[in-house]
Amino acid sequence: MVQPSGNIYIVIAPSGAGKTTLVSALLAVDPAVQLSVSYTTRAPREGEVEGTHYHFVGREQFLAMIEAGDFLEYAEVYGNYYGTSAAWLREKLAEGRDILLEIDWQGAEQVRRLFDGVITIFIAPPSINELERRLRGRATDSEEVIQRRLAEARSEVDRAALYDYIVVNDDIERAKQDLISIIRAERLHGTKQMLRYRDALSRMGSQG
Ligand SMILES: Nc1nc2c(ncn2[C@@H]2O[C@H](COP(=O)(O)OP(=O)(O)O)[C@@H](O)[C@H]2O)c(=O)[nH]1
Ligand SMILES: Nc1ncnc2c1ncn2[C@@H]1O[C@H](COP(=O)(O)OP(=O)(O)O)[C@@H](O)[C@H]1O
Repeated sequence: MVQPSGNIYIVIAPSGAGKTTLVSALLAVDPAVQLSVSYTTRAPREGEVEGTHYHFVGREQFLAMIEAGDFLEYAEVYGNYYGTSAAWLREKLAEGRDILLEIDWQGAEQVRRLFDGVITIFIAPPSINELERRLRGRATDSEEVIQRRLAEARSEVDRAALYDYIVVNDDIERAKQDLISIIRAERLHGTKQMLRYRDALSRMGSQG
């Protein structure tokens, strides 16, 4: 019996490009996708819930977790640590689940080195000016943080060609459909389906 194997999707986006909005829309229509909840040393924003948006931990605890080898990958982003739980990912992979990671480009590079066939999706803002409007509209960051995020966004957009898919988040409804379509198309990928359903397909063939 062939163990069903899921895909690993990584969504990468400059801060404010709409990653959280788009991923929430995807999860609402596609509950089969399991979202990894990262650990972070960043303080919770208003409305963020422990265990849902992040596992919020202190710097000491995060460093101890690095030492203990608890992270599949981790990175420092805008002065805070962020990391993906290795144990969670191992468990979901063993169950054959589709896994989605919302991590930065440094984390994406680490995960790509660890697994074959990782699918990377870049969410691009329509322009840097629009990104600035959205960051200000969200009103969660100080001016200094906004400027740092805009500078970082410029270099992230320069790296966009490294990824498998690019979703430009101009019209929100179209961008949601684009993301949903990518996940569906990857599930229908011929080679992967052959591996997933090898036994069933060979039985169908021999009954010919
Ligand atoms: N490497 C890595 N990056 C992460 C992880 N979790 C979140 N990030 C990234 O850290 C950055 C900042 O995230 P956050 O503080 O929530 O602000 P956001 O820009 O509004 O998403 C984003 O680029 C996230 O994708 C993680 O577990 N590992
Ligand atoms: N296509 C869009 N058009 C206009 N505003 C958007 C669009 N997508 C997201 N937003 C808004 O932009 C802000 C940043 O989106 P968010 O999903 O928090 O980004 P990220 O998770 O990438 O930092 C939010 O206030 C969100 O409502």
